Amino acid sequence: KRRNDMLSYMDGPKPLPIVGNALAYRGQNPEEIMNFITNNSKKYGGMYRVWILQQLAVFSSDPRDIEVILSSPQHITKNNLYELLHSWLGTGLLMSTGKKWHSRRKIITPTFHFKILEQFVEIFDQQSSVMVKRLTDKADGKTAINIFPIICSMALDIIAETAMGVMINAQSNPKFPYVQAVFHVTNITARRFINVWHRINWIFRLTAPSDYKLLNDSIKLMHNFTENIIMERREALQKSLAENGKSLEEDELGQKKRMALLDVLLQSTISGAPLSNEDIREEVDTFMFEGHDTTTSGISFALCLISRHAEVQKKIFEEILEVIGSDKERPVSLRDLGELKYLECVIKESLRLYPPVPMIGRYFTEDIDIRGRQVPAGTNYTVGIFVSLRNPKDFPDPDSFKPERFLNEGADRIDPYAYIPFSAGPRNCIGQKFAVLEMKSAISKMLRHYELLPLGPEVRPMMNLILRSSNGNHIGLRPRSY
Ligand code: HEM
Repeated sequence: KRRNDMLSYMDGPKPLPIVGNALAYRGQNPEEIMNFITNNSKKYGGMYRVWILQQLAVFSSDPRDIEVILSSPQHITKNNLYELLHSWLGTGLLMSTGKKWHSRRKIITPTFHFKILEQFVEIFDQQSSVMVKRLTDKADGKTAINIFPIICSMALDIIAETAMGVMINAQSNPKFPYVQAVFHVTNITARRFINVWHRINWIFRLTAPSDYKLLNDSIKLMHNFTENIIMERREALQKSLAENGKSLEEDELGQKKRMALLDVLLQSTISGAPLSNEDIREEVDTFMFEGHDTTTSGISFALCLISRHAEVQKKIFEEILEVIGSDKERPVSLRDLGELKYLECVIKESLRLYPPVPMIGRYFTEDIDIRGRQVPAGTNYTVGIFVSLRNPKDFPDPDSFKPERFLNEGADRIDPYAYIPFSAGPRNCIGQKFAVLEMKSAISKMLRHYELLPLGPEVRPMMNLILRSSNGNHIGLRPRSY
């Protein structure tokens, strides 16, 4: 009653007694739900409320309101959207709050230093070379290829090698148990996200016992896998320090070696104490999740858009020839990728139209003032990233694909709290630079080898754990000869 009274000024669909607005969501599939939310935002404004039984959700898409919340170091507790990930990720960086989040963020931030990213670009390049080779058979200029699973295996190989320092060969050996486990967990969790009843643990266990078992077995397998790797790397570090006083950064000859994110965590301390194996596992698992599904979605949608906009494709290709040259096999460097400015605009525009993380949420533990309006403690605050990214006030002609809006002075006019595919403020995406470099590497590699063709059905975006296309991401490929 308190929350209801406090929000009497706020618009929203009329709630029924007890069930609130729950019935309005009944029968909505994950594609329709995106339109439903967009239409509600148009009807009720940049901030509106919804009741689902006792749960109060405030849905926000106005950059001025979003700025108040995301720029604050206080409002960092995540809302109930994230609970499904808990059994896999524990309270790693994505899920933690309070002091734990602050101290972890501080030690994890340097792991994405450009010196480390520079080494990762080699891995991006090698794994995207494997990806283009895998596509040779299908690149006949007439076959429509669903690119999503192919990109997904590449992204998984990249994140395993960069986060844990191990090659899991998802591209060449998709049956590898760890790879299978990641696929099972992401797919089952995505299905639970859509089926609201399955979000409740005991209902899920009773009504989908085989999925329940597969999920738990897969999580166990992944945890064991990560833990073993952490133990092996810790031993190697201790041995290396004891034998020759060198960290893992250097080999026996004092040469620089490639560090995985895990190695940086092994050498980090909080108030002088090293992180435990379990602390590190939470963080590595968080990278494994956040670092592959999101980039897969981003790359797959971008490739579809490029395949359907010949002018854009031509410009990217010209830029590639200018920056990288015509030798298809030449590895690219961090510097090359930095110079692909037009491709960067294409990626930004693609993430605007199809943001891999379409919504994020916070939970308010105390009453909050948002630009003079009181929002009560106990609110699940949801930022509608995908609604904000198509707001015509900030992005004129919002449904059109126009990379030029991010060129030069156009980019300066964009409100940083309106363009938020990586969120914003102190709790933004820590892997943003990593993600954009991976996207640039994979897309440029693809275009160096193939001309992308507009084949297959158009994408049908749907709200999932991440944004996916319900019918796949199809393109055609024709080998380039130059
Ligand atoms: C296109 C790709 C990506 C997109 C669109 C994306 C988007 C986001 C967004 C919107 C958040 C905020 C989540 C929230 O507030 O709940 C976030 C957080 C995070 N992302 Fe990303 N992400 C991407 C790639 C990556 C990669 C490659 C990594 C790791 C290598 C990564 C690691 C993380 C982590 C650890 C957090 C939690 C940060 C914190 O709470 O302090 N992300 N990401």
